[in-house]
Amino acid sequence: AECSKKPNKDAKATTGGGHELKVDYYSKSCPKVENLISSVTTEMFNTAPITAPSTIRLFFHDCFVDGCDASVLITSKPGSGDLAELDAQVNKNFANEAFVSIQKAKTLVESKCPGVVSCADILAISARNFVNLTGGPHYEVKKGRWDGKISMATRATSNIPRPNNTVDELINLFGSKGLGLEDLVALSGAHTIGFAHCKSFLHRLYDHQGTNKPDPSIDPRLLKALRTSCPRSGGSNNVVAPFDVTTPFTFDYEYYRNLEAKLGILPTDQALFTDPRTRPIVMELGRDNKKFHKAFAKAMEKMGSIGVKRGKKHGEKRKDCSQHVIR
Ligand code: HEM
Ligand SMILES: [Ca+2]
Ligand SMILES: [Ca+2]
Repeated sequence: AECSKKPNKDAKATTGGGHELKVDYYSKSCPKVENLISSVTTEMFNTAPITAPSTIRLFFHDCFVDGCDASVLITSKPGSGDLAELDAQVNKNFANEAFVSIQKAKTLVESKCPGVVSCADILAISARNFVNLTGGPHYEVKKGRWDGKISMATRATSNIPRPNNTVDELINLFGSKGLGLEDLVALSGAHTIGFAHCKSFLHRLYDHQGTNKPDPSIDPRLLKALRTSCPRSGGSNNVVAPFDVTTPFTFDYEYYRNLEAKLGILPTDQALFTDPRTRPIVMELGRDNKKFHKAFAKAMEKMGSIGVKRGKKHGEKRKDCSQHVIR
């Protein structure tokens, strides 16, 4: 058990990681890249708003597994024994629209600037656009990421946090990526939009830590409502609950205010308020929407520079974001 907690040797965001990224990286090679991607994300948001939370989460799942290199977008070759990240259980609940959106943006960008813009940068820009479209901050995205040559399901399983992780485990995992307490709490604020399936929080409703009782840190009215949607057994696998019971479609600080009111959904969400190390940050961000937006933008920039690859030795520039370049 001792060694399982040891952070893996992933590149961190702190030193070096983001230095090579530049806001104007494509200013000569693809000056309109941001406008091109915006035209796609805006249209996707208007026709299929669930694209927003799904894409933001996709970016998180990319950066935490071997860095922001679009490794999460690779689909396994049929018949091959090698499972790509998307085959991992933690990656099973992305809306297909998130992939359609990336694919549309890539096709459009390739038509104007062939072979120039990486899928990893398209994902980073798309995620930022969706944050902004849902009412969150607008921040500049630094670019220059190359796409990764490796995508393994097992790497996803060991690097993506689980909803029943302890705050200690979250701090260690985020720390192994060069992200601190403030980043952990700010980034968890992404749960101000989107939905979770019953199985992600079912234990809290019926059998909290083996007590056969509900989690005491859950508001009784919310408990009742969630139990109605999510029966102890035999419920539908498709039922979801909004992360933010007050403003599920708006990228605002209500997520933190909910935690103070025992209205968190995942055990890990509510634990950020219970734990004395993270509680002050939850309370600070729950007091001031502007502060939340600023902290979130800063943490996203940091997360966006985890394990960035550059050049042909470690990276590739894909034509199709779901397929590695054939060598
Ligand atoms: C702190 C540890 C985290 C844990 C344990 C966690 C876990 C989860 C789980 C279990 C779901 C629901 C999956 C489902 O049942 O369908 C989810 C959804 C989501 N997560 Fe996280 N997450 C964490 C951090 C983050 C971060 C850092 C981001 C982005 C910056 C993020 C963005 C999202 C979004 C937007 C959704 C909603 C997806 C949708 O509605 O399609 N999460 N997360
Ligand atoms: Ca990755
Ligand atoms: Ca909200």
